[in-house]
Amino acid sequence: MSSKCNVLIYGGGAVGSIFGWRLAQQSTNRVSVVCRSNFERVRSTGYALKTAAWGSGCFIPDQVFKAGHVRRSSHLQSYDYVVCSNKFAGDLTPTLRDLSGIIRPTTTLVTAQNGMDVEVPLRRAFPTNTILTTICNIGCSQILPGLVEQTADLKRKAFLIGVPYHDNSDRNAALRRRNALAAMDSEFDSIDCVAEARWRKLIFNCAWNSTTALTGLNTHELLRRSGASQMVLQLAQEAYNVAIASGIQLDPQMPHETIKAAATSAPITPSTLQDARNKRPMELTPIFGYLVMQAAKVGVQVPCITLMYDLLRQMNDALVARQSWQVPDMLLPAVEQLLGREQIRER
Ligand SMILES: NC(=O)C1=CN([C@@H]2O[C@H](COP(=O)(O)OP(=O)(O)OC[C@H]3O[C@@H](n4cnc5c(N)ncnc54)[C@H](OP(=O)(O)O)[C@@H]3O)[C@@H](O)[C@H]2O)C=CC1
Ligand SMILES: CC(C)(CO)C(=O)C(=O)O
Repeated sequence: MSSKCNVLIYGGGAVGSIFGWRLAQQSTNRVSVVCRSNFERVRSTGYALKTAAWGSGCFIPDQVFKAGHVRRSSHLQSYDYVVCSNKFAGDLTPTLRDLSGIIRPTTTLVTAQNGMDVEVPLRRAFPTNTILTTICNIGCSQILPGLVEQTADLKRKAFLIGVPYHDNSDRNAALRRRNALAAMDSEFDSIDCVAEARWRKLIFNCAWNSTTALTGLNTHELLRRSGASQMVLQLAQEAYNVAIASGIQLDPQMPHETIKAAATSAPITPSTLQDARNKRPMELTPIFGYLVMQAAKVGVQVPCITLMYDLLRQMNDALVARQSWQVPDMLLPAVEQLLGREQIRER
């Protein structure tokens, strides 16, 4: 790696912008970002961030690319780290196509996404590259394009970085890159036991992301409803049972800790609830799909998780169907005249 470190954040939303902002504090780092809906705003004014963990600041990326056009616009760049903080939902082909134009043999890929096995599509597409995984322990959201807020943390370091696979041809190189990345911010840390940390996070996401998305309530609002904490606890317990049957060692108090962590932190609006509110596709497969599949594999009953997954999929189908209803630009004036401007906007 040269003395300058080139980083590309793929998915410049809440998590990606915070991660990129922290890396950009190092004068030897050059941090660029790939954006989608917020591209124009970030390209013109960058990000403004307000965080509980690091205070407030702004982040002007070195370069800002538009998702789908990275290959064409960045042909001269060579990145040391590419951080994937896009959502793990829907068709990942356009993302992998974008990445295939810029990943070099020396590029380290870093996933910063929720769920289990989110590294698998990257491993398939880039079989010889080093892949690192990041567990994100913060609650954050992009409240307006380019305006990001982090209000909650889960009492650990914000970003835990580990090496997910033991089949990597050069594990020492992977560990060096993990350590180099983890040393870039005081709220970043290296972890050795990735599986355990992933399961802890999966249990939290299973219990809270489902119940908040389905009810439309944040963690504290939900806890005030009668019966809600039992439901959240039941989900955490089922996910915990799957983890134990899969050979993961966790504290038996973990399901109760899942409730306590949310009760004692600031109110959290989990990313799945944010997606539901913003009518965006939700990340269901890497959290609930994985758990249901793994439960069947290890012979554990997960009735509540199965029900939640089913309800969330129905909700997601409605969100996706709504998204795909788009009036072609050239027909817009005629359709507006027929239906009235407000009805078009409401859709
Ligand atoms: N928010 C949180 O508190 C936490 C989030 N996470 C995880 O971090 C990851 C990122 O979440 P978060 O930052 O909240 O999400 P955001 O929606 O804020 O940001 C995601 C970014 O990626 C872009 N994007 C999404 N899908 C694609 C795609 N298929 N191709 C190209 N760009 C894409 C989005 O564009 P567009 O704006 O157009 O949708 C947006 O710029 C998720 O896996 C989430 O589960 C983990 C812990 C906490
Ligand atoms: C831990 C939590 C709930 C923090 O926001 C999260 O991972 C998410 O939002 O998906």
